[in-house]
Amino acid sequence: MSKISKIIDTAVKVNGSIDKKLRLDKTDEQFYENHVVHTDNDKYTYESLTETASFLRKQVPFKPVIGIICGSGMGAYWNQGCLADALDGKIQFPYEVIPHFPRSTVKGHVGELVFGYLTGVPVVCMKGRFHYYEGYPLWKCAMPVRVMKLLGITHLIVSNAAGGLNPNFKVGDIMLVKDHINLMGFAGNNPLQGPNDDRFGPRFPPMNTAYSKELIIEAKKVAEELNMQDIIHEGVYTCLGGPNFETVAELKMLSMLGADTVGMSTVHEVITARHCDLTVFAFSLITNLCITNYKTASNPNHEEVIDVGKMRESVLQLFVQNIVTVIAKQANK
Ligand SMILES: O=P(O)(O)O[C@@H]1C[C@H](O)[C@@H](CO)O1
Ligand code: HPA
Repeated sequence: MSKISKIIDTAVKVNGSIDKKLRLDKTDEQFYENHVVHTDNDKYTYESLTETASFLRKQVPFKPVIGIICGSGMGAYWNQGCLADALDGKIQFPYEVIPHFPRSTVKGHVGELVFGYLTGVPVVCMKGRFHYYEGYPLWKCAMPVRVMKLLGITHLIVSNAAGGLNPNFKVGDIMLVKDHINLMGFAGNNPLQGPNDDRFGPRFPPMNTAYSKELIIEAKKVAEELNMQDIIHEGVYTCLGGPNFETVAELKMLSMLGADTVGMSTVHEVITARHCDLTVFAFSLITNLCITNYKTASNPNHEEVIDVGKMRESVLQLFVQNIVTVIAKQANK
């Protein structure tokens, strides 16, 4: 029996209704068509995402050059104060009106794609993102990145709220992400899993240069100009599936692995962005300190995450605004 028919045999056992005749002589392609057991990302083809992009393009009279993902640390989940609200000439699309788009499922979470100008630069912001813990597979959480690519962006700015593992970090600090640990990928869960469409990018993309070194240097300069240098760090982010916060033992392990912040997003978005050759800049807002001992009785919670986001709202907006200006200047050189 070939490898493929063995896999299909397993699928037959899992989904009893599958026709056993299909076990014979299947090619890889037919296998994906008929028997994708873990994922159906083959339905989100280049063509269907192009439909999404053309729906948006028809209604937006300018081409965004930078995509910005506003997470919990950047006001995505309260009504005012998100960077997306500060854009000039805003055009907003609730996620539910956009063809093929997932919906934000968490109660109270705003989900909108917002187009507009930030310091004169055309951008598109995701006000709220999709998380694995909402029940979406990773490729679906990250599909808006491909849509933004099709809309014409060249750069992606990704923000997240995260727990600070590095003992030098304080609540309210910002960590520029220089690298990540794709922990879910260790278990074979990856947004690029499934058939690869070369029009997006290669089957085996590199990730050692995922985060733009140049933009990290520029962001540090911006931080100095804004007198924020004391709250800026550089480090490694790791993403777990959530929604629970981590145990003490898990955090100790992550710390030993070299993670400086822990969150529930970003990694799959960045992998998808690098796959389609976007330049990436990402940062974590430290909304809580990870508890790595058994004596501490307090618990991390989503409310403090939101509160710290609100506290840093204006600083982060200014920071991102300045980075957008730098990117636009570089692009025009
Ligand atoms: O969407 P991000 O990664 O910014 O938000 C983090 C992860 C969870 O969604 C939430 C936990 O409080 O914050
Ligand atoms: N762990 C995971 N995700 C988070 C945290 C955390 O401590 N804080 C904000 N998002």
